[in-house]
Amino acid sequence: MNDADIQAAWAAVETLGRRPGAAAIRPLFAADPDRPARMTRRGAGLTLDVSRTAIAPAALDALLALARAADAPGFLARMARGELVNVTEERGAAHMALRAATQPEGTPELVALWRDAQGTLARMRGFAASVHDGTARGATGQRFTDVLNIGIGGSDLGPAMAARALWTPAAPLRAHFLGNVDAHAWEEMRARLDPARTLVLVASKTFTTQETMANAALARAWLVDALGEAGAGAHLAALSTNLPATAAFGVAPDRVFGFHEWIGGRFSLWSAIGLSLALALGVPAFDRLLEGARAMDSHALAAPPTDNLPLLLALTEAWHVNALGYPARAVLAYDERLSRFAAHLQQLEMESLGKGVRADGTPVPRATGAVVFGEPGTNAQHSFMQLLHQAPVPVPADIILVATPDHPHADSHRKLLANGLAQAEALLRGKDAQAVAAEMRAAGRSEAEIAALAPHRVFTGDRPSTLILLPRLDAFALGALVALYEHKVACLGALWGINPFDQWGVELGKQLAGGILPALEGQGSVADPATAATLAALRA
Ligand SMILES: O=P(O)(O)OC[C@H]1O[C@](O)(CO)[C@@H](O)[C@@H]1O
Repeated sequence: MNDADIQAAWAAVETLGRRPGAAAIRPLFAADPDRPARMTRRGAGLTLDVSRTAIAPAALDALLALARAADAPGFLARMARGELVNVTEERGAAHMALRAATQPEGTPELVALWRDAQGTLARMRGFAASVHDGTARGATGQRFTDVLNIGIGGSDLGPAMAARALWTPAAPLRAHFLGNVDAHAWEEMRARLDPARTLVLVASKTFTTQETMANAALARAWLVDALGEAGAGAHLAALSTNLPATAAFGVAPDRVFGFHEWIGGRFSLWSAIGLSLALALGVPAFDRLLEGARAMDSHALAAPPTDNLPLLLALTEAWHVNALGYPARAVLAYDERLSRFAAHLQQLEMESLGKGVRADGTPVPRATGAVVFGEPGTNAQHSFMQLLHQAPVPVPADIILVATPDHPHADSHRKLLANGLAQAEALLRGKDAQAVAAEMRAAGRSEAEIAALAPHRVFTGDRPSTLILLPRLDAFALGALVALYEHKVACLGALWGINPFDQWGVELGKQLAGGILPALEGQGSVADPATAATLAALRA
């Protein structure tokens, strides 16, 4: 379809959003007792329930028409085939190929990439096995007990999130993640590590990222200090697409695990960037992670739009951002092991979708990427949930619940689930002035007190949430969950007409930091008066 058709489909969605009562959710339940079942779908072992949104049947029809007009399913299919969906960098987005068990049908470049990735995966498995069985040891002959991944952004957040989610005391190695160039992080980390038993992975797609290179130099010096120049090599490996730079850093070629430039940082968990996971969690767990993502890939590519989890998640976001004007979204994972999940989504979604121009360079005629933030439940309830319940502009929430825990404390888990469900119900149902007054009267409060306090205790309700249910938080389910959001991002890219696979917006700060650094080193000055004044204040 052409752009006029897409804009007409958008206009239909936005017009529905402007209708009086368009944001109301409770009447939808009153009108349709089957709404929970009608708005719940399953795929790759996950359950998605979008019933607690104001998406009425007419809105759903309009959103699905938009998905057709913008050809979101076609965009996913083109991505899977290895077409150049990342138009500004003339690249494909090949993360699905990384987890394909059999040769994908696609462009010759995609097929070659898949073959290479299979080779790298085999080397990763072999290397991890040699560490686990003690064939590969540190310079002093000791077995490795810890793996330190040095990387930032996509070279840190995905593996750090997954290691936090899946690590158990029975796992083969402990994993540590160093991202920030703030050396306080390094000082704290090295105090916990023994160089003789630590394997250091320098994870950087480009192998030029300032923060990672600075931290890698610190870690290398720490290894050399403890083990000598000759000993450090046994403790180093590199995960990168830039093979000349890894060689220059002194990593032995058999310790370099490469990946293709078509793998975007925030989609790279499944590539060599996942080596810390294969090492820390074990190869079977890493394989299951890939399997779960693969199951979601199959679902995303095959399920019809009405049943397609990533597409429904994307359409829900489009409804909230563009039809109702809700600019932010909270992620509440009711599982402490998912405490880094929101951080991963912040990069995945905001670096992908925070764009002001469409793929053809023309301005996007509507709002794009939502602000994403989150904390695990129940902690979030005691920090920012107040705003979600009572601030004038609603903030939709993704509430992630895990049915069965991996601990023996059934009572704690019941409390956790009760709280997650209660938040969804409180956001939806609210509490009106009448109910508040009756409650206060029953508690013996005077009419004057009721008049004064009731407005503060009213919950408007009709605040949306989307529930995602996992049977259990294992590697398969986590793979499916991460891939669900990856494909949601791709679908939103198609709906908004933007390129979700580039990130030009992070470049300016990097360039300017390179210019300010000499001034901090006492060489030269900066042109910007505001920066110059702050530099002077820092010096003072
Ligand atoms: O892996 P690299 O090349 O060090 O890049 C790290 C991160 O930096 C970015 O390029 C920009 O912040 C991210 O997209 C990427 O994940």
